[in-house]
Amino acid sequence: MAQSLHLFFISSPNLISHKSAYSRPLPLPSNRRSTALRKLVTAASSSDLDAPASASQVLASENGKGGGHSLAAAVSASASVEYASSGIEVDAVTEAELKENGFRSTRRTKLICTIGPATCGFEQLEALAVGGMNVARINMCHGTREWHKMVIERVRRLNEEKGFAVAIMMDTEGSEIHMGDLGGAQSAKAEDGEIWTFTVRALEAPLPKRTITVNYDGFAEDVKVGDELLVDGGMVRFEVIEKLGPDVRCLCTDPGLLLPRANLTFWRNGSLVRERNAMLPTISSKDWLDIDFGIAEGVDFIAVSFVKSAEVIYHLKSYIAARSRGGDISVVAKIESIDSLKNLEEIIKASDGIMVARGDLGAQIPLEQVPAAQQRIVKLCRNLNKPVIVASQLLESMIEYPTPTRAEVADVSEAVRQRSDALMLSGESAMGQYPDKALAVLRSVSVRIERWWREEKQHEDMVLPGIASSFSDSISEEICNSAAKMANNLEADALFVFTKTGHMASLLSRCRPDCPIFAFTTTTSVRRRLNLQWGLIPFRLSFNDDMESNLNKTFSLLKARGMIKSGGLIIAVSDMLQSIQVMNVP
Ligand SMILES: Nc1ncnc2c1ncn2[C@@H]1O[C@H](COP(=O)(O)OP(=O)(O)OP(=O)(O)O)[C@@H](O)[C@H]1O
Ligand SMILES: CC(=O)C(=O)O
Ligand SMILES: [K+]
Ligand SMILES: [Mg+2]
Repeated sequence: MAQSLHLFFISSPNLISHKSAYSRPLPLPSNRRSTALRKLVTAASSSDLDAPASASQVLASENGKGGGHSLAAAVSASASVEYASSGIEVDAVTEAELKENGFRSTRRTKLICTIGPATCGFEQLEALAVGGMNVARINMCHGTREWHKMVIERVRRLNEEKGFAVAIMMDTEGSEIHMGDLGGAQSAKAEDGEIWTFTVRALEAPLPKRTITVNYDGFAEDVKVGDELLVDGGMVRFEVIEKLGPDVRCLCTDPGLLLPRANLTFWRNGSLVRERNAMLPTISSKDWLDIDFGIAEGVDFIAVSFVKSAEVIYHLKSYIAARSRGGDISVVAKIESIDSLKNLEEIIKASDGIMVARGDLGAQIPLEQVPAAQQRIVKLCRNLNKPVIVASQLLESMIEYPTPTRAEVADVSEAVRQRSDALMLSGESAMGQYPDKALAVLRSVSVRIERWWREEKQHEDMVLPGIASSFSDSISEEICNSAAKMANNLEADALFVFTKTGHMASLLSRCRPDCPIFAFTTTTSVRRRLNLQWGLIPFRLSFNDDMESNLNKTFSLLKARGMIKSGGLIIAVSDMLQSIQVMNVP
């Protein structure tokens, strides 16, 4: 450690006490989408979809290297046994990427895949993990609890057996108005001019022809003749023509496919009617049962649908704290309603993370307002140091086709350029025909745009506002801001952060530095939760309060694994001992 230079050193060992900061499809032209969905129904039943091999090949080809196999081989060399002896845990995909491509090329934007019939098999999940999935999302709107349990178990088994660190996000159903499950049918086609009945009666399957059940009892009372009824924010449209007690007869004015449990909104004189559904609870009684299930299964994140205010987030967080050991589940608020936009700042402050749920958001505000809302949410989250996910329709056409549209690539690029923490696949991975290819597109676009950003030296002039709530926190914040700036100016190879709660890691991530951030933390659950934050490479490692010995140990462990090389310039910070150290890897 001869070359270690201590730049400054604040001796009070201020321990950071607070916790780590932590769709609706717009219609494709309806004929195109309908084919997509029709094909899907068949695809979902023939279980083996795309070949997993393609994922690793794309990984390798991104770097212009011919041999697509070395990385795949490195990844499949199952590493869990090795971990136990080497004393440091990192996920197998990152390790392979670091070894093959060096520090600079690692992807900073995190990727989430919604798991569904197309991806719930063990091999399919493994292909996604190899392809860079950081978080697997299960949507409680769909599937049975047994199914969700099976997916969680498979992801956990993959992590254990194959050395991945995929986190699990459970997404609640929420209690907005939606259709029932179509009496078990996968979909139903509504044609122009047909009359359909929407009913609040509790009908048993099989349902009468052209009949749809609605979950909200007040529906038949609330709608008026002449209202426009939008399925999935406009995928299919109806006009209310007659009310008959619990039944509402509607004329199909814009044909398309109806999917089970599709969301319903109704519009009157050009605006969304929402007085009544504003009274529906954000977390329904079914959601509470699902949340109990998520707590029991130890999911890493719970995403709450249709959040309207910060109160519900505080309520859920205290519920979780009282029930889960250590309260280590992060709560992500989904911004997908007008109310959530109104109370945005309070909701972000209350949550551990945010999802820009553009599917439903686009059904509640005019579509042309969605991009501005996204930019505002992403920026505010960064200011307030909360991770932000951009979700829905990123690669919608890839549900059906193996290549994305140019417009989709531009949309993904924009989300990466905005420096959002994570991108999410929905139908593309849940029920599409090309889940691995869609993930590969997110990965290669992320890596390319991130590199472009660095090459162009487009360091944003963004002055990050102070967010600390105590003097000790202010010190951490200043240290991280300075360390990130130094890393850019000195062209450091990596930032190292030793953090127990993950808070210091999030403060570094917030600065979006040019180099990757190696985040060392002592617990598996913190490590998995860091998976959602931009630029962090989470490692689990036991360490003590002596930074010198921590660094020596880390260097020798990483060198032994071939993950760093002598001479690399490292800037290290820690939350045990508030300091910045600059050194070359010995
Ligand atoms: N567990 C599942 N079982 C069956 N189909 C699923 C499952 N999860 C997702 N899907 C399918 O993938 C589509 C997209 O998934 P996604 O999670 O984005 O749901 P969504 O219904 O659009 O609602 P949300 O607004 O909650 O995201 C769904 O409409 C559904 O058809
Ligand atoms: C993801 C989600 O819930 C939406 O886009 O509506
Ligand atoms: K949901
Ligand atoms: Mg939604």
